[in-house]
Amino acid sequence: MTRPCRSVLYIPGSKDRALDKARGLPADAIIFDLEDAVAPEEKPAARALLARVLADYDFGPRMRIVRINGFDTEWGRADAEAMNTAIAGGARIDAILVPKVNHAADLGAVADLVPGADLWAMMETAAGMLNAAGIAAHPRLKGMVMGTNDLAKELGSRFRPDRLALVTGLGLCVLAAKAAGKVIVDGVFNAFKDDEGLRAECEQGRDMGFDGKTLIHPAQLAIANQVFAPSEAEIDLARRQIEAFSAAKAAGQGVAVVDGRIVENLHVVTAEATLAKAEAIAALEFASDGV
Ligand SMILES: CC(C)(COP(=O)(O)OP(=O)(O)OC[C@H]1O[C@@H](n2cnc3c(N)ncnc32)[C@H](O)[C@@H]1OP(=O)(O)O)[C@@H](O)C(=O)NCCC(=O)NCCSC(=O)C[C@H](O)C(=O)O
Ligand SMILES: [Mg+2]
Repeated sequence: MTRPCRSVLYIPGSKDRALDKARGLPADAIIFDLEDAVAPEEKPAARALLARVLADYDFGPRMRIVRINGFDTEWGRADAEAMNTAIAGGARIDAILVPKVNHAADLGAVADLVPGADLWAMMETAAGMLNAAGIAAHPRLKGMVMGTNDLAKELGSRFRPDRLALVTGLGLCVLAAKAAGKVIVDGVFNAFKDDEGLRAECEQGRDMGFDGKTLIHPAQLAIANQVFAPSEAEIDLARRQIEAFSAAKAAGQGVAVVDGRIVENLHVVTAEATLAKAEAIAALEFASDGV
């Protein structure tokens, strides 16, 4: 992983106060939303506001992702064209997030219209789950975001804390992203005042292999940042595994034992990734706030 993606905050592209506030929030990435968070009558104004904000505001190390509307709506193509014009005019946009991607071919038109940004895909349809490997393999795609609300809507499933109905899709998308070496971020937790529920869902996503979680409110940032960062115990274990394996290798052995568990070369790769992630998080300019 090159950049931490523990916390990925949606901000409605129409809310100038929230856009301003985001410059000081400890989010690893921001999704500037033109899709579901913006009412139809506000979309043209939000598009213009976002183009200006992304040219004028300094969001520091936070990744800037713009979610456009689908190309099957009256706004999608104009969103992509406006973001391409904004980039040409100096706006910094790291990626365009395409909603409701069903097949890799759905990314083609956006790739052509916005050559200066990476692509990310919303994974939120039944077809998208079944075609996840092809979508992840698209050469311009750098990241995937679970859209668990839309997925649940299409499945007709009910909310359960264990996300039983969604687990197959979540797993398919994690497999696809990892096979293609792409970032993958879990869906939102709608009950933004329920810290305990959010923590449990973050832990489930982390344990499945997600890199982070999408969020809808600033109050959710601290929990996601904590859960998706290596803990002190994990950092300590990683250091000890690397040391022990190095000593074993020097003694002509291929296996070390730490805390009663074997350590082989593959565990050292994981340990090194843990330390690299911790260093990348520490390097973020807002990390010193302790969030
Ligand atoms: C959920 C909210 C509507 C709540 O808004 P509000 O009642 O105004 O919250 P607060 O009064 O507690 O806000 C306190 C301050 O925080 C700022 N704020 C709120 N939300 C954000 C945010 N997302 N980013 C930045 N700043 C934010 C407020 O401006 C207040 O600031 P101040 O006035 O200075 O005190 C609201 O949080 C919200 O609109 N959230 C985003 C909703 C959204 O983006 N939804 C779409 C994405 S989720 C999705 O589409 C799912 C996916 O596609 C799927 O299928 O699953
Ligand atoms: Mg959605």
